[in-house]
Amino acid sequence: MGCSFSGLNALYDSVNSGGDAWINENRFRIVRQLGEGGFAYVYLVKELINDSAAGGLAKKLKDSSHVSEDGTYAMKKVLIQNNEQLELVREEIRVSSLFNHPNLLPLLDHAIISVKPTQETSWNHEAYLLFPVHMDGTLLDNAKVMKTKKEFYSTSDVLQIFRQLCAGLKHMHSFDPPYAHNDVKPGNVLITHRKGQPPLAILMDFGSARPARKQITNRSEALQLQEWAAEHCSAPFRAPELWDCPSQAAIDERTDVWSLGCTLYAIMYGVSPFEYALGESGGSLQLAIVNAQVKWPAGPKPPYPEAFHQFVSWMLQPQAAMRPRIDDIIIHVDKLIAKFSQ
Ligand SMILES: Nc1ncnc2c1ncn2[C@@H]1O[C@H](COP(=O)(O)OP(=O)(O)OP(=O)(O)O)[C@@H](O)[C@H]1O
Repeated sequence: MGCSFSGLNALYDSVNSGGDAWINENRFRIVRQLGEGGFAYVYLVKELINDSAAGGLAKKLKDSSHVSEDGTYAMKKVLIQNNEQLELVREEIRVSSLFNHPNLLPLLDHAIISVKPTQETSWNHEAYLLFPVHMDGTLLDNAKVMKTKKEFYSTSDVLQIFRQLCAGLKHMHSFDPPYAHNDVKPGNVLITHRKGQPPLAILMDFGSARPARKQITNRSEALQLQEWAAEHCSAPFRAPELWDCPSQAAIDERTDVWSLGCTLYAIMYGVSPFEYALGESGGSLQLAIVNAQVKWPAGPKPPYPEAFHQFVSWMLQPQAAMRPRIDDIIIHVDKLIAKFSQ
């Protein structure tokens, strides 16, 4: 993989009109749109292998387990309007290429091309990022469907999905230097349902991932961190120290452990444990978070064991220095799996 911003490695063939797109020497047919983000569109694409291509993507990939049997992939197209956005995409590409773990979505190939803004368009570059496709959507998509059907994940599936997220995050937190994902949430977890096995869970979107450890030494640095977090870390899953950062603070990868606690709650109940504050008149998400005021489902018979609620509360420790680390979380989830999964 090499960044092809300056060269002609990436040819572009009008994705907007439903045409084909080239990423470096490989050509893909746009099948349909799968989703969209801020300045990005994600498409289901199918590789078109032609005789003159040097064996297509399969030949290029170092890890053959990433080769799609039917040639389908997910292609993210990012519209870039200025240098700041260009740097962010380059950083996303750099960070995505660092990790190699079965529970972290790998970046298979990428290209950045320059385009001429027109009367209707304001962007001057486009980035194309190619990933394995997971057709069952994200935990968030699944939560919406399950809510309408009044369904819940089984106790065992909750633990197995969560355990896989922990494995992916441990890989990032053990990196040298440790990386924080910074945006762990159901919308960034791809789910694949499997027959006779728990769902496969894969953490994606490394656009906010950064080296985790920062020493904050004055007010200005604290405010800068808060500003960065407001842009990059989704509010209902954002750790207290990123809302209200002290002037002297040691920030580390345990910001992700907070988000992981919120995500475990969301695997069970479909939303962040603090989202209720948004629906209350005069309610404040920030206050609910910094005070760790979780709202548990009402009713005498919660669908999950009390031990799961205690586990969430353990991760939602507002003081970062007292919060468990990913290794502690893994030891605990393995104990729960031994106890609650057959
Ligand atoms: N590999 C994939 N397989 C299947 N669907 C995907 C894949 N990657 C992304 N999607 C779909 O596209 C949507 C947007 O993708 P992604 O989160 O990467 O974009 P984004 O611009 O970073 O979004 P956000 O602004 O929410 O962070 C996802 O919510 C998901 O529905």
